[in-house]
Amino acid sequence: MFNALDRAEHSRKRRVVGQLITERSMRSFEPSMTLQIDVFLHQLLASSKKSEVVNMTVRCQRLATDVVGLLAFGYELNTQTEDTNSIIPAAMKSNAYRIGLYIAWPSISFFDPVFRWLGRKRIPKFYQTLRKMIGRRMSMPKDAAHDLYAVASGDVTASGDRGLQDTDLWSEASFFVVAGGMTVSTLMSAIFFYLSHHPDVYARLATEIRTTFNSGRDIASGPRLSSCRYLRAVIDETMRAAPPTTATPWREDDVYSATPPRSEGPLVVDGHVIPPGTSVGVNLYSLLHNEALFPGPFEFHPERWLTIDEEEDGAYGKEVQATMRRAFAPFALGDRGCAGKAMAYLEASLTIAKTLWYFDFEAAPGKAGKVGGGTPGRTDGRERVDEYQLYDIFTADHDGPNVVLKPRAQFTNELGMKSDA
Ligand code: HEM
Repeated sequence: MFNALDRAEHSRKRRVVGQLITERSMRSFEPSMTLQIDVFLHQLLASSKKSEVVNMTVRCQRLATDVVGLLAFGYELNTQTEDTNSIIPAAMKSNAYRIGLYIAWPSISFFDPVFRWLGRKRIPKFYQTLRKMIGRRMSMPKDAAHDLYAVASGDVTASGDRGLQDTDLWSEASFFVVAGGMTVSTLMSAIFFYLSHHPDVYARLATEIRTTFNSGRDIASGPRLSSCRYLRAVIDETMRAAPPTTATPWREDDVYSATPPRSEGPLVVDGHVIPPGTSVGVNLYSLLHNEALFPGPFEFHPERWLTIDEEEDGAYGKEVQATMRRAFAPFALGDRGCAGKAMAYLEASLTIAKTLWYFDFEAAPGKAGKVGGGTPGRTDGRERVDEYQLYDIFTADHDGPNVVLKPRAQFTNELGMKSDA
């Protein structure tokens, strides 16, 4: 769907695939997601018992890969607990790197055979794993899992659309792993970074979670989770400060659409007529750090997303808030904007809320605790120590934060494990 130039073809695929990531569909998928988050929490507990420094990029990447593997392929990748399928996140990262490079610099795709040759050891292993996942899934009944195969394969779907044929289906499933795995893992890693660098934000969020729920098991989608306004503000402020999609979402006139509906008249941006074949785009990082739209763009300030009634000091007036909301586009906008918003909010909300329920955490002592932030003295925009550093690989590459966790001893029994703390 992502690379379908034809409008009608794109919207057909989006309707078929999109059924899997609606809010309603997420309610059916939530138990599978929660089981993976439980594994994540168990791993954190094991590390905390050994007083280990935990790199949250690594942990969040594995969690998000396992969750999206279940959603896309109905397959338990188990990267959180085993090394067998660790090729998947690694291959997805190099794939994203290649795509990002070609998006930014299309003519370099001429060298694609060279890049593929460089990855010659990894690529066959990746396709082998992919074939294994597809073979396993196709040997199971269609409704054996709540995944893309169940929702979008063959036949005619619930919305009356022809479903996807096998090749298309599995390439959409692979795209999901990048689109839905790497992005959510960046979002969660960045939230851990900002929480461990802002004790005031951490304290306010921890209080909200710990006073809203009665147990960690209660943390699930529904009115109580939706009432956690500060949690949502932290998630939104993190996506503003560190947008998980680093590539510019380029757009161009839809003359490539073989079939109607095409846009009427030329593409006009801000009064300029854009000739067919010319790409236009605004990088999301630039948009979300534009001082004219977001006051104090380099400050991490979740309160900016609370309404005046929720926020006593009323730091921003209604007009400023309305402008910020209009310009807040980490998922891009329009009919090519992100299809997986509901999943991103659910996975990040559950993971962060449950981690704060069961643990206290802080940045690791010394140098390790600085990983993920900028470096003082640099002059290329990477000097802000409190800004989570992202590297453009279409989605985002990053490292850290490194944190140390302390179980909240009275609650870890709920996880089915005893804490020695
Ligand atoms: C924080 C998490 C996420 C962010 C920030 C994000 C951001 C984006 C952005 C900016 C685009 C538009 C790209 C472009 O137009 O060039 C996009 C597209 C897309 N995203 Fe997400 N995304 C996230 C999570 C997810 C998840 C969890 C899924 C599903 C598993 C998903 C599925 C998709 C799909 C299928 C598209 C292509 C839509 C189309 O072409 O119609 N995303 N995302």
